[in-house]
Amino acid sequence: MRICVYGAGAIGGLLGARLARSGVDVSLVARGPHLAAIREKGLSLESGAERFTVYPQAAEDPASFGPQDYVIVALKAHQVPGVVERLQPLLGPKTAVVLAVNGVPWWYFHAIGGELEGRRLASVDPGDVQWNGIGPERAIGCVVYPAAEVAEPGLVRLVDGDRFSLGEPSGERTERVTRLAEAFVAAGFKAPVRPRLRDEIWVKLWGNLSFNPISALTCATLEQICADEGTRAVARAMMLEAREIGLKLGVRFAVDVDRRIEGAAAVGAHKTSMLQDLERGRALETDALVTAVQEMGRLVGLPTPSIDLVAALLRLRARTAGCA
Ligand SMILES: NC(=O)C1=CN([C@@H]2O[C@H](COP(=O)(O)OP(=O)(O)OC[C@H]3O[C@@H](n4cnc5c(N)ncnc54)[C@H](OP(=O)(O)O)[C@@H]3O)[C@@H](O)[C@H]2O)C=CC1
Ligand SMILES: CC(C)(CO)C(=O)C(=O)O
Repeated sequence: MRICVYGAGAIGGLLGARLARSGVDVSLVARGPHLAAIREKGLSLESGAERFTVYPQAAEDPASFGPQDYVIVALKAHQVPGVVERLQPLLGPKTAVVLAVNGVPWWYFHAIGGELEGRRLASVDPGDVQWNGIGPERAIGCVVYPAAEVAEPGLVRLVDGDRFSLGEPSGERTERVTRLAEAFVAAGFKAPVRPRLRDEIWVKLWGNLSFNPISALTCATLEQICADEGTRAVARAMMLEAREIGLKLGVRFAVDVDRRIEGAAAVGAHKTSMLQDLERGRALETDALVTAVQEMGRLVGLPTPSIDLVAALLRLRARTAGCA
């Protein structure tokens, strides 16, 4: 099985390292000092007391890697449109593209049925670059649960978690998603194949939609946001608005908002990825986590006053911090 991981950072590096160790023919796309370190001394993964190193081929331009069985895209959501052209040599007639990316995926309305079938989302796929350049029929959805970081160039650290839920946009249990799940399991992950992945996307999105912007605005950890009555209420209001949108789109929520908040509180003194990006002066994943929910609200005719308010503050915060 040939798998190219496009964006071998925290999540891509974790996947790439474990898949390579389990015998998959892995290639990595990375850049900068991280790429240089991988080329020089391999890609190392540290989780708890365990540490190992793998030596897959790695490049910034994957042109020489050739067509793959799977391409796992593990970039930040806003980075994906910019690589669609470079990704083309990796795509053969049957190549599936796994989007290991937070937020609302650009393929969301593919194979969903009903009146919104085939609808594009301008917030996550401006100009339909991904829809036209990758094609929704190649997409396999993925909800990413592990927390990981690039600890230093060439070294990825798994902080917590081992689950990547997978699913076809149509909900079918196809051979390609089954084989991929088997490869993930052989590599040491949990990889349930979900017939209704969108339900899970929304529950994860609840947290990212609310806690990530609030943390970027307040510099607070998840624990602090949940413990503070005011910010907890803001998160709850945002989640309830999103819940109404999800319900209108046919989503079934397996947990309620309060349980979701308790789950986030239990994570503890953790800085969300958006706060980490802000502190490092990197662009924020605002569009996939927040703007896309606003866009979906407009699509189904529901207002999003709390989300709009936080989104406005977040966008200005990103601009003044030079992270837009
Ligand atoms: N990290 C985590 O714990 C979690 C992350 N997620 C989600 O997973 C997705 C990936 O996040 P994460 O792994 O943290 O991100 P990272 O920034 O760690 O990884 C992305 C990697 O891709 C590289 N890259 C970006 N653009 C290019 C390019 N054009 N060519 C080559 N390499 C490129 C980046 O390099 P550079 O650093 O130079 O930009 C970086 O090394 C996001 O949607 C995130 O929200 C979800 C759950 C947890
Ligand atoms: C910590 C968590 C779960 C916040 O919702 C997250 O996914 C992130 O930091 O992006």
